[in-house]
Amino acid sequence: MSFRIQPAAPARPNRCQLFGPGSRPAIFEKMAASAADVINLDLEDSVAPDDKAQARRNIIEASHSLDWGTKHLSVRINGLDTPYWYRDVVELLEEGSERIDQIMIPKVGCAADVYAVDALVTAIETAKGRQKKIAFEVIIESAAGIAHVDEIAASSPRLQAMSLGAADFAASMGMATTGIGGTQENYYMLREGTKFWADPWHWAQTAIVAACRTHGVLPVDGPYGDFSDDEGFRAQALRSATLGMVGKWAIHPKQVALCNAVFTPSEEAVAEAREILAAMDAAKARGEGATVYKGRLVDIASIKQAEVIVRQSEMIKD
Ligand SMILES: CCC(=O)SCCNC(=O)CCNC(=O)[C@H](O)C(C)(C)COP(=O)(O)OP(=O)(O)OC[C@H]1O[C@@H](n2cnc3c(N)ncnc32)[C@H](O)[C@@H]1OP(=O)(O)O
Ligand SMILES: O=CC(=O)O
Ligand SMILES: [Mg+2]
Repeated sequence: MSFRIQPAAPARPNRCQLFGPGSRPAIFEKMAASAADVINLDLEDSVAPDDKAQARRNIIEASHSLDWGTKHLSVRINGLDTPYWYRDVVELLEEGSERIDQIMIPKVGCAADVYAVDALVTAIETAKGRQKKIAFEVIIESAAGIAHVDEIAASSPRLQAMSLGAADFAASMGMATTGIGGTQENYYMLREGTKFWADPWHWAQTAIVAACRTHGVLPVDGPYGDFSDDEGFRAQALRSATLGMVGKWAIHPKQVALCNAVFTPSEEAVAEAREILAAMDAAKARGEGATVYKGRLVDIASIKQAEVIVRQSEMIKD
């Protein structure tokens, strides 16, 4: 183990982030009543330029008037390459209620992008005497973002989560696809005439997970565009969970239950993790560092693996 201990990520459930356009206030109440852990009200790409100002008003109003329960309430601002982002931050923090927990910064390309937003947020919080410090989440969705993923993960103590945005990422990388996440028809290996599909998102996901785990940030998988394809969504989410991601976005309410099902450890998984911990306790009492559980090796590393699953299950209240 390095001398530097791996910092823990924020201890809150982040299994599903449900998105909705800020220009569509009629769905805000449905979002608040959903089973998502995080709500993302959007000011960016789901809102047309002419609707940006009204979308801000809608979100500010809803931050005061709606009951968001225990949900983590996040607002996606516009990118730093647009004329909108500074007004998003200023209006949200000067006029929005303290119920807003987090700002999502899209298309982050380097640590200085986060620094710029941090400086503005800090000035407004101080000037306005806001009691709650706003958290940040970022989207890695460009070539620059993935190239600088580690410095971005280390960029601010406000940073709680980092998502892979497959749509903009594919565009920025020049990928030959219009699909948003999931299996890509042309990304296969060929052996003796049989196709084996590989995962083009895998390398970016692992880079994000490693950066996040190094700096104590929650790694999250972004959108899966085809919301009529439940099985495709589930397969993508299962791969993300296996790689260490803690949750995924839902861009339609029907994806919320699919997300929660994948990112909530099953009763069997939790029971097995507890059995491994008990087996290792017994081994320790016998002075052993390794033992056999159901015919396979478990050792001190297995304790840490089992603890990940138990911790995840303990964070979830419902
Ligand atoms: C891809 C890159 C990205 O940046 S993704 C993140 C940005 N995109 C977004 O925020 C889009 C979020 N999703 C949406 O706007 C809508 O879900 C879209 C995809 C347009 C579909 O809307 P619609 O045609 O109304 O769907 P539907 O008729 O199947 O709706 C069924 C019931 O569910 C509701 N609903 C719809 N969307 C949401 C949502 N995001 N959150 C909560 N509820 C939602 C509808 O109002 C409808 O409700 P009801 O059954 O009439 O009561
Ligand atoms: O913002 C999300 C994306 O996939 O692009
Ligand atoms: Mg995007």
